[in-house]
Formats: sequence, structure tokens, C-alpha cells
Amino acid sequence: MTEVIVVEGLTKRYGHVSVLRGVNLRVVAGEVYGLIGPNGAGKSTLIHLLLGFLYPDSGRIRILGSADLDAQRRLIGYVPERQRYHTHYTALEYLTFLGQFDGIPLERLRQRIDELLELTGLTAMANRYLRTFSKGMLQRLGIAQALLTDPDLLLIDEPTSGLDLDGQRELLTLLKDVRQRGHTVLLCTHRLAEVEYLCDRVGILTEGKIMREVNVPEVRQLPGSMVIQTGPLDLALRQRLEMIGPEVQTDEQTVLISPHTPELQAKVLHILLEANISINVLEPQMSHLMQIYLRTVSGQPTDNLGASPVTRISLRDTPQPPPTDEIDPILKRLLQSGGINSTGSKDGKQ
Ligand SMILES: Nc1ncnc2c1ncn2[C@@H]1O[C@H](COP(=O)(O)OP(=O)(O)OP(=O)(O)O)[C@@H](O)[C@H]1O
Repeated sequence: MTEVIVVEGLTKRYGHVSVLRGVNLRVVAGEVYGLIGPNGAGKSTLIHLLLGFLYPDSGRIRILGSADLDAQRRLIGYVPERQRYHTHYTALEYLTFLGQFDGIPLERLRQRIDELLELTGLTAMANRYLRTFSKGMLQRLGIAQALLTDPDLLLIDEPTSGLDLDGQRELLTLLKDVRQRGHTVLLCTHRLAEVEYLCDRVGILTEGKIMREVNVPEVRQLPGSMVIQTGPLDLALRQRLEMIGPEVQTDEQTVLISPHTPELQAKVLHILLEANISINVLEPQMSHLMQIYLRTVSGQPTDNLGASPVTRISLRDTPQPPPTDEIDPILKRLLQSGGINSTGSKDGKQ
């Protein structure tokens, strides 16, 4: 299988701060790979290294077999988290401008833009100025610009950040369509639901390394769990509950049913009600991916999750989308065309 991204022993420091401390990563053709990690873990830094916007301190990067990232940049479509748009352009003018930068012959470019406006649901907006676009429309336009050259690899940084629920849904549907087109994708996100929906594998970047990789379809298929918070449970009652089967685990004020079935839940509730125990909360356990993620970033073991005791990590600990620098897709093209030097980034003086 063709390896599209190969990263070995990658390190990167900003001054005295060591951000990446030996990242290893392999992404193969056609794969959608999610990259998750706490704020400041270095996800955007890794993307900028892959694009050749930054130089690593040590380690190796190969994109489609080549370490010449300046040359390979033209094989990569990049969707930054926040793009700086030139709002006096219409969508059509903007894509035409970028496509000409990419050296796409005009006739082919027109065809390509039509196709991409259609894919991103922006055909009716083609002649509207970008200043009239909503955030969601701009994000979809960002996907269109990244796909102009029909790139082998797409790097997407937090695509749904700042979008309302409708905008998120539209963008995820679009990314699912993009996925069907066979591009290899590296997707940085804080939203685990996005990973579960779109990705084949996910890497958890923390402490400067990819500490854990998860096969997403495997965890997606794991059966769910139910947590019941109760009044105090004495030992005899706990034993009675656990006699129902190995799926039922208890502590002083909690019953975990894992894997959960309605039949098991009915049996547990029957015993609790019969014993006059108050039932304070009954809620599905957080997703397996969420549990693996939170345990990995807090340095706890993640094996045998299905048989683990009730996870007491609050969903409030879930990281929130962060602010990041704006990067203009025109900058990528300028660097690609050799029009400017990447000073301030590549000279290691950040
Ligand atoms: N140009 C820079 N100069 C100095 N420090 C930087 C620079 N860019 C990033 N950093 C620092 O490097 C660390 C990693 O930043 P990066 O943006 O790569 O993380 P991230 O995982 O993408 O974070 P987030 O999820 O918050 O977007 C952070 O501590 C950040 O403050």
C-alpha cells in the first residue's frame, strides 16, 4: 500500500519550548487519519511541518516517497482552521485567482470550479461577494480551494470550528463526499464525533508524541454502556446486582452496565426499585473513543476498556476548540511558486 505520509522521530522546538518530541506517523493512500490532542499539543505545528512551512529540528518527513517538501506541496490541498478571505472577490473570482496561481489551464479550471462549486453546494453563490458569505459557506469554499488541483493529500485543520450545528452537519456531509473521492486525508480536530464519523484511524498527540493510535471502526462497533448513579448501595445489594452477570459492575453509588442491553437494564432497575434505592442519574457512558482519549492524555492505561470500572472523568474536561493563527491559502501558493521566502518560519527564529 502506498505510504502518503511517513514521519519518523520528528522533533520541533519553539525557542526553549519543545513541542514535538519524536513523532512517528504513517498514513497510507486513501486513508482518512484523524489527529487529536489537547490544546497546544502541536497538531497545527505538525501540519505546518508537513507542508514545509516550518523546518523540523530533527527527524524525517516524506510525502509520497519524497523528502523534498517544497516540490511535494503541490500534491497537497490544505484547509486551514481559519482562512483569511479577500472579501472583495466573488467565489468564482476567488477560485479562478487561486487556480491560476496553481497553473491550471483556464478551460480546465472553469470546468473544475463548476464541479467544486457543485460539490460544496455553492453553485448558486458563485457570483456573490465573499463578504456576504456565512462562516459555513466560507468553510465550504475553503474545501473547494483545497481541492482545485485534485490533490493526493488533503490536510484539514479543525474544519467545523466556530460553525453552528447546521454548519457542522453540512460540512461533515461534504467531507464524507470528499472521502468517497479517494483523497488521503489528515484531519485535525477536537471533535471526537467527527473522528468517529469520518476517520479510519486516529492518533492521539500528547506530550509531543503520538501516544496511541486507534482503529476507529473497531471502537465504533463496541457496544455502549450505561451508568446509573444511585443512593448508597450496601454490599449485599451490590453482590445481588453483580449476580445478574459480568456485564454489571458496581461501586458504592454507581452501577455500570457494559455492554448495555435493555434487558439487563430492566433487571438492574427492578432490583434497585425493590430495594427502595433512589436512582439519581441514568445516562449512557461516554464513547469508547472519548474514554481512550481522556485516559491517554491523562497518562492512564487504556487496555481492556470494556471491563474497566466506571470512568469518572467529567465530560466537562473535554477540550474546547482553540484559537489558532490564520493562514492564507494564497501564502501556500506563493511559497509553492517560489514567489516569497517563508521567513519567520523556516529560518527557525519563531
Ligand atoms: N510560532 C510560534 N512561536 C512560538 N510558539 C509557538 C508558535 N506556534 C505555536 N507555538 C506554541 O507551540 C505549541 C503547539 O502549538 P500548536 O498550534 O501546534 O498546537 P495545537 O495542537 O494545534 O493547538 P490547538 O489545539 O490549541 O490549536 C503551543 O504551546 C503554541 O503556543
